[in-house]
Amino acid sequence: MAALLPVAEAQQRLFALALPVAEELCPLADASGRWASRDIVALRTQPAADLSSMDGYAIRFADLPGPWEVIGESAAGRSFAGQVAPGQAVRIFTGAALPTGADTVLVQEEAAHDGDRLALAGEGPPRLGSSVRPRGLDFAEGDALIQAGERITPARLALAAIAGHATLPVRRKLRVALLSTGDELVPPGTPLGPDQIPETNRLLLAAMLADLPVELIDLGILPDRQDALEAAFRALDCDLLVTTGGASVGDHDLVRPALAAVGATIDFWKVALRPGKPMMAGRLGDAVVLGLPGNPVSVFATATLFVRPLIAHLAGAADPLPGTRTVPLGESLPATGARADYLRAELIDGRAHAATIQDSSMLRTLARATCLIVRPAGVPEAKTGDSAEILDIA
Ligand SMILES: Nc1nc2c(c(=O)[nH]1)N[C@H]1C(S)=C(S)[C@@H](COP(=O)(O)OP(=O)(O)OC[C@H]3O[C@@H](n4cnc5c(N)ncnc54)[C@H](O)[C@@H]3O)O[C@H]1N2
Ligand code: MOO
Repeated sequence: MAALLPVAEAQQRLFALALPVAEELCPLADASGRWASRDIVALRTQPAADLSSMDGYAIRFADLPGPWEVIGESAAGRSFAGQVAPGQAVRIFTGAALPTGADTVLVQEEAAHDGDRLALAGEGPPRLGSSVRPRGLDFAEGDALIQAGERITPARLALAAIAGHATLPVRRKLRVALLSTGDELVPPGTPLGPDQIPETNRLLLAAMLADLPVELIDLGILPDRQDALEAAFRALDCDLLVTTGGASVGDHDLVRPALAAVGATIDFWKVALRPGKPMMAGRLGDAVVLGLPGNPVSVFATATLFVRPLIAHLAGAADPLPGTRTVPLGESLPATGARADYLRAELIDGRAHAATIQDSSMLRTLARATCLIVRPAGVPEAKTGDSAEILDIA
């Protein structure tokens, strides 16, 4: 029997199978969720001028406590062209440029304005520069804003826009083909024959990949016939093929022989992991191939630990692995064996409670779970209250 590969080693072997895909200049509106392929710097200074952060009056701090003569108005997009001399003020609105000569904003709640006369009607600005956003407060032209390998989050997208970018250097989208195998599988909603079950795994995977930069290619449900699998593999045109089912050692587990028959190289098969042991990874032509087990919970676990991180790696992520954190256990857990256990669990009052039955076919347990408790291979029993690593999944 092939040796079981530790999870972390399997992840590194997987990343070593292929380099990130080519980069492209992507319009901002399509760049959300991609990874930057180069460092992104500011093309402009923000704000480009001293701006008011409040509605009120631009004054000279030295003139306090007033009164002032109001000589004009500065609004966002229509700044005041003139100079503010001693004793003068300019009506100003949030986001508008501070006129030359003014250095402070008196908020309108603390002002009495009548015609062109302005008087203090409150405590007034506490210091020089109150309610002013100085030029370059956020960033200056040339500042490094996003590093290569960082994800374009919604906030970074907005940052890139205000920094003057219309396009961003990112990795192109990945073409990911999904295929399920099994004679018992029919599309959800189909009336079921006695030996049939609704197919879940392509749906599950598509939903789990929805936030990633992928174009999915649905290769459907294939029967447990090697010729059908070989035909699908020969016609492949993608960056990544993910199959589910038929990965184990039974007479109808044909993914591995079919891959071998079409010339794929299998880098590893079987990971020291429960659920998800009979997972294979390799290459077929230019494509990376991941053969996941058929049990839906095993698909969830292997997609979390391998498919999503691999996609992130190929899409240029510097840090493709999912984050974990530590919480106390709600109950004791038994020692582990040769495989790492990823236990479906719920967090209640900050403590992780593992489901009593951890069968890899049980979707109801998975659907209730909010985290997976990570129990490394070969660790002793853990007691109630001991800290355990978890991976959030909901
Ligand atoms: N003698 C051994 N038997 C098994 C071993 C082993 O080491 N020796 N490993 C077990 C483990 S662990 C797993 S996990 C499974 C994985 O087997 P396969 O990848 O070959 O999966 P299948 O047999 O095709 O299916 C397993 C199970 O999942 C259902 N299934 C499959 N695909 C779907 C789908 N797309 N949607 C819904 N349900 C699906 C299928 O009907 C089976 O019930 O092997 C163990 N056996
Ligand atoms: O490793 Mo299998 O995924 O337990 O059921």
